[in-house]
Formats: sequence, structure tokens, C-alpha cells
Amino acid sequence: MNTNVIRADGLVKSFKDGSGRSFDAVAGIGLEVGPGEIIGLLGPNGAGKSTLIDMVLGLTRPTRGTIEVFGAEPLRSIKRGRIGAVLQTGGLLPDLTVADTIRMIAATHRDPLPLETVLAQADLTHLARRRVGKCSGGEQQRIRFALAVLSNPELLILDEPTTGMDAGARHAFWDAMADQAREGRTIIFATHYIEEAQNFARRIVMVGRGRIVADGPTEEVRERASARTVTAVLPEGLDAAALPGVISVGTSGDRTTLTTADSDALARHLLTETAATDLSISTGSLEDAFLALTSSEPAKEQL
Ligand SMILES: Nc1ncnc2c1ncn2[C@@H]1O[C@H](COP(=O)(O)OP(=O)(O)OP(=O)(O)O)[C@@H](O)[C@H]1O
Repeated sequence: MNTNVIRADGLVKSFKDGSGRSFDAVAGIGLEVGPGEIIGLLGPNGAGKSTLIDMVLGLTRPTRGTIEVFGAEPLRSIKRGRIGAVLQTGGLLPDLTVADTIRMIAATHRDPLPLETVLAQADLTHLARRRVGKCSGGEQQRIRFALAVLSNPELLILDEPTTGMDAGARHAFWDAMADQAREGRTIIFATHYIEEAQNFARRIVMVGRGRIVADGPTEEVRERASARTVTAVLPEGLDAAALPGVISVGTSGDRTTLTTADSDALARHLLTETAATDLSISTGSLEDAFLALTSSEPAKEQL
């Protein structure tokens, strides 16, 4: 029996760029997501996160490859109310009240949750009678979130859900999401805020240029990638980029920072074969890992 919530295989989505040339916004993604997983989808602007999410939601069809959600075509699972989504854009009618907005969309669902439950889950009870147009950006995001949970979905997909929220609102939002997770929902969220992924996701899927560059438990991704940063003072004239296994090179003052797939081998080489000094192997942050993994094309092949 297929117990995957999502199963994507060889997924490709091509678009035409400004000059009419075809390029792959999603360039061959394979992904399996099990029930109850909380996944942070990380990647720089244009990495392909939204395109991937659109395919999971059946909003766009893959150019190649297959995608199933709950063992069926995405649209079938959507129609059954098994998927809820908070997207970056999404029309809200400014003249309706918050409660009327939720009632209106509830009428399109076969078996929606009660209004009070949804208002409470999105922390909107006190705003029920306010017009949507008078709500702040963060409050409007919570309305979108309320609409996403109306059908009591097993899978929640959120594309940069906290955009436009201040720190306090973001905190409250993630508290609400933690409640959702405790109910056993599978949650996938795309974010630019690495801290959010680190705090809330149990698994990180990092996307760079349409491909998955890292995928694993949050701590593992952080450790695996951050252990690869070697910093040293290099002798003049040494071509850092040509050192064995180097993925990317950065400099700060007289120190050179090297990212590599094998920090031990690189450190050994620097100490035995070159006149490098002051060498350190850092235990960096998820942000370091993110930058190292998404900034360099060869990184994909080395993972
Ligand atoms: N309908 C489209 N037609 C042409 N190009 C597109 C289309 N949709 C997306 N793209 C391009 O595909 C690439 C991936 O875009 P996508 O929105 O999936 O990235 P993203 O990782 O979600 O970025 P962001 O973090 O900025 O939202 C970008 O270069 C984007 O310009």
C-alpha cells in the first residue's frame, strides 16, 4: 500500500524565459513525504519552490515526471478536501468581514470545520466582525490560513506564510502551526527565514536552481553542510578554487573561507601540502549551510 502523502519522481517544469528560450524552473525533483512530517522548503529567490508547490497542488502540470498526493492526482486530493494551502497571493474580498469570508468559502466545502473552531485556530476570534480590507497584512495572512484549514486537511502547504508579519505576529503564527502539527497534519512550508525552518521544521528540503541540494532531518542538514567550512590564511598566489574538493571560496580580510564536501581531506591537504596557517573548521549555522549549498552549481553533484 502506498502510504506516502506526496510522491514526486523526476519532476520537471520548463518555462520560456524573456528571450523565448526554454529553461527548467524545476529540473528533476524526486521527493517522498510521509504522514505527519513537518518540512521546511528552503531556497533563494527563483529556486523553484513555488513552482514545485504549484505542481503539488495541481495548479500547474509537470512538463515531465510524475506527482501523486495521497496516491492520486493532486487535483483529486484537493477536491476531497485533503489538502489546504496558504499561497503567496490569493484574492480576499476587502468589503466582507472575516467571519463572512470564512462562511462563504465554507459553503464550498462538503464538510467544513465549524466557524468558531477555524477562527480560534487562526487566532481571529476577536477580529471576526472586522472587514478584511481593514485587517493588517499579517492578519490577512491568518485569514488565508483559516481558509486553508477549513476542510480539516491532512496536508497543509504554506508558501512563505509569514510574509508581511512582524516578529510578534510571526511568533503567534508558528504557535498556531505547532497546534496544527500536534493534530498530526503533514505540513510543508516554503520560507526565506532560515530561523523559521530551523525552529519549526523537522526536515529540511533545500532547493537551488530547480534541484534538491540537501534533504534530511533539520539538525543533520545543518551539521552535514556546516562542517564543511574551512577557514585559513592562505599563502599568496595559491589558487583556492583549485584546491581539492572546494565548492566555493570567500574572503574576509586575510582569511579565506572554503566550503567543501570533505573538510577533513581539505584541512589535511592545506596543512601538509601548502603553507596555509591559522586553519579552522567551523560549526556554522543553517544559514551558512544554506548559502554554501545554494550558491554553487557543483554542490548539487557532491551531495
Ligand atoms: N509562469 C511562469 N513563466 C515563466 N517563468 C516562470 C513562471 N513561473 C515561475 N517562473 C520562473 O521560474 C523560476 C522559479 O520560480 P519560483 O517562483 O518557483 O521560485 P521560488 O523559489 O518560489 O522563488 P521566490 O522565493 O522568489 O518565491 C524563476 O526564474 C521564475 O521567474
